[in-house]
Parts: sequence; C-alpha cells; structure tokens
Amino acid sequence: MGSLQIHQELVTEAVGKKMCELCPFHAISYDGKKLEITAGCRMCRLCVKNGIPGVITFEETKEQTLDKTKWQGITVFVEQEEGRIHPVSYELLGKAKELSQSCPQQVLAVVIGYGMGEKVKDLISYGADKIYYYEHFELEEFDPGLYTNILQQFIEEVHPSVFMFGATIKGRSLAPRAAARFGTGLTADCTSLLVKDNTDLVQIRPAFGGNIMAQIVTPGARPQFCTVRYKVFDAAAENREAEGEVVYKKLSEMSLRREIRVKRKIRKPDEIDISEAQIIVAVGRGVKDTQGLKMAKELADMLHAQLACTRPLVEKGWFDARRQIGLSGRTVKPKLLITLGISGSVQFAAGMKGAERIIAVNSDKNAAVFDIAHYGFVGDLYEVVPGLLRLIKGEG
Ligand SMILES: Cc1cc2nc3c(=O)[nH]c(=O)nc-3n(C[C@H](O)[C@H](O)[C@H](O)COP(=O)(O)OP(=O)(O)OC[C@H]3O[C@@H](n4cnc5c(N)ncnc54)[C@H](O)[C@@H]3O)c2cc1C
Repeated sequence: MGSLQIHQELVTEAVGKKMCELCPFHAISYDGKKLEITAGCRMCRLCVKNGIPGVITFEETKEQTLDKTKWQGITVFVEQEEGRIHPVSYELLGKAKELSQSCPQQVLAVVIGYGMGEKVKDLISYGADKIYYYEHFELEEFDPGLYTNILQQFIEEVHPSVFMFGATIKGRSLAPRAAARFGTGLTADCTSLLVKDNTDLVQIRPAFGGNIMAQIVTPGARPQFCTVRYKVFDAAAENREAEGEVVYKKLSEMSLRREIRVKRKIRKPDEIDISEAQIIVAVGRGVKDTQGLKMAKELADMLHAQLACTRPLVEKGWFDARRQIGLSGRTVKPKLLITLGISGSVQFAAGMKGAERIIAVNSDKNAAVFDIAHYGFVGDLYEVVPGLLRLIKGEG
C-alpha cells in the first residue's frame, strides 16, 4: 500500500501540461499553478514510471506493527427487535463456532437491548462461549449512534479479533460506523469466511459483478469487520449441554449519550420476505407477458410458494425489488426452488445456490441454469407449466 506524492516545487507550466497528457485516465489536472491528482486515479503509476522524473513519486505506507495476539475472540453482534433475536444471528454463531475450531479462540456474542431475560443465556446453547449483555431501558429502541458507542466500549475493553454482523438494515448501519471508529476494514456481504493461523480473517465475496470471488484480508488492523446476509450460512445446531457465561455490562456515560430521540413509532405492515420461504417459484425473462405471470402465480399458489424473480423483471417494473433473488437482491435457501425462463446468470445463482432442490424450466438446453439445477425441463414454459398444473390438479 502507498500513495502518490506530488512535488509541486518541480512543477512548471510545461511540466504540468506534460504530466496531464500522459495519464490514460485523465486523472491529473493542472490549473496553471498546481498539479493535482483527481478521484479518477486508478493507481496505475504510469505518471511515476513515464513522467518527468521526481515530479510524482510513489511512497510506500510504512507497515504498522500490530500485535495480533492482543486481539482475540470471534464476535457476533446478536441483533434483536422487541426482544426477538434475528435468525441471522444464529447463522453467524454457527459460522463463528466453526471458525473458532480451525483457529482456537472464544466465540463472543454482543447483545444490546432491554428485558431480554433468558433469551440471552440461551445463546450459550448456540455456540457462544461468552455473552456481553448491555442492558438499559434507553437501549430498547435501535439507535445507531448509541449502539455504536456501546460497540466501541466493548471493543476497547475486549479487543476482539473478528466482528460479524448480519447484512440487515441494522447490521449495515452499525458495522461501518464501528469500523470507521477503529480505522479498520469491513467487508460487506461475505459468502464464505476462513481464518488463518495468525487470526487473519479471509473474507470471501463476489466482486466485479459476481464474475470473481475476491478474498479480502485486513492484515494491518483489528477488529476485522464483516457482514453476512441472512440465509448464507447454516444456523448453529442447539446444544443444551454447552457451557458459557453471560457478562452483564454496565454502561459508561459516554455510551448512553443520545443524538436521536424516538418520539413516536409507526409500525410498518409486515413485509414479504422471500428469504424465509420454503418453496419458491422464480420467474425470469422467459416469462414474457401477463399470461406467463398468471401461470407462474397459479403454480406458486398451488404449491403454497412465494413468487420471486430475476433482476430484469424488477427493472421492467413487474415486481417489487424485495422479490428479486441474487447478488443485488435477496439470498434464498428454500427446500424447493422452481425457475421458469431463467438463464442462470452468476449474479442470479449467487442468491439461490443454497436451495435444497432446484427444478429449472428453460427452452435452451445449454442454459447455465441446468448446471445448478437438480432436475431440468428443456421446453417452452408456456407448455411445461400448464402440464405441471394439470398434473398437480390430478388432471394429467
Ligand atoms: C452487478 C450486477 C448485479 C446483478 N444482480 C442480479 C441479481 O441480483 N439478480 C438477477 O437475477 N440478476 C442480476 N443481474 C443481472 C444478470 O446478469 C442477468 O442479466 C439476469 O439474471 C438475467 O435474468 P433472466 O435469467 O431473467 O434473463 P435472461 O438471461 O434473458 O434469460 C432468459 C431465459 O429464458 C429462456 N426462455 C426464453 N423464452 C422461454 C420460454 N418460452 N420457455 C422457457 N424458457 C425460455 C431463455 O432460454 C433464457 O435462458 C446483475 C447484473 C450485474 C451486472
């Protein structure tokens, strides 16, 4: 790692103009007095290599010495709403336990709330060795500022190595705030996690539109923050024999300083969540009209399934974005997923690979979806689906 340094004392009008010309990304500007590098810089360093010597130099960042042994513990932020623990927390605990076995460390859980009672202790059965419970009536309502203060207090006292959050609205709000306070890295929407012997967390997630799986590490800072979407990992199995402890934490004055006051709460109607569905019928661009949609809906209703879709159908305005499966949509893990007229792009597949049984209908026998499906129908969905409906109705 490093940065580009401009040595303005060497910049004359001729030098400035020449340096601007050689940047292929037009990321160098000269206003007649000063040379500047703009946000378009890709760090290709051609200005250092091919430019007028000494005008722009690359300075390596000095490696900070970090004693990793002082940062121990794989921590899960246990998210709750009105005392109900979000199921993603159990999935994170399951993964934390698995990681703690490959690189021995304690599994820690942080709970922030009020009146949670036995539910906090129950987390021991799901793999938490030590639970830090921050309880106060001021904490009943989620407040990003207040909750971040508490996470800061926890990190300063405990020095955890890893901090995992669900990629939920709350997790996505808290993790970057806390990471910024410690000047450390955060990898969002990880799909796989490994831990090295030196406690470095290898955070794996799709990048470049899902075309590569990036492995991201934070070797020079702690804690290592990551978020993981709901339904990506398996929930921890319950073990009533497991042992652990709950640490009831007192709150510092600083932690309880509020910047937001909740005056009134308006409950939103419950939303559909395709991530929770056991059976899903998903439609793609092969469904071309209302007749196709009607058929898919009838199939979904008969199977007590949720209807979901690919991104192009959201873009067409046919579906709400909450019904989109994939990299930029939801991750689903149903027992049965039926895809109708879906090609099986990497971006779509990223959100549904965990389905137990996948049945694909596509008219193109070479469609990528058949590589991930357990069963496939090569055919026109406008013929296959009515046939399926007749079979289910016992008319076939
Ligand atoms: C950064 C990024 C993120 C993205 N995120 C997502 C995401 O989260 N989710 C997502 O879905 N996409 C996402 N995409 C878009 C993705 O790349 C694909 O374009 C999209 O998944 C294709 O949707 P589709 O399968 O419905 O359409 P198509 O790829 O056009 O496939 C339609 C399929 O229908 C079949 N077909 C046509 N007619 C019939 C018929 N009569 N009967 C049977 N089969 C038929 C065709 O053979 C074809 O295979 C993303 C793209 C990018 C760049």
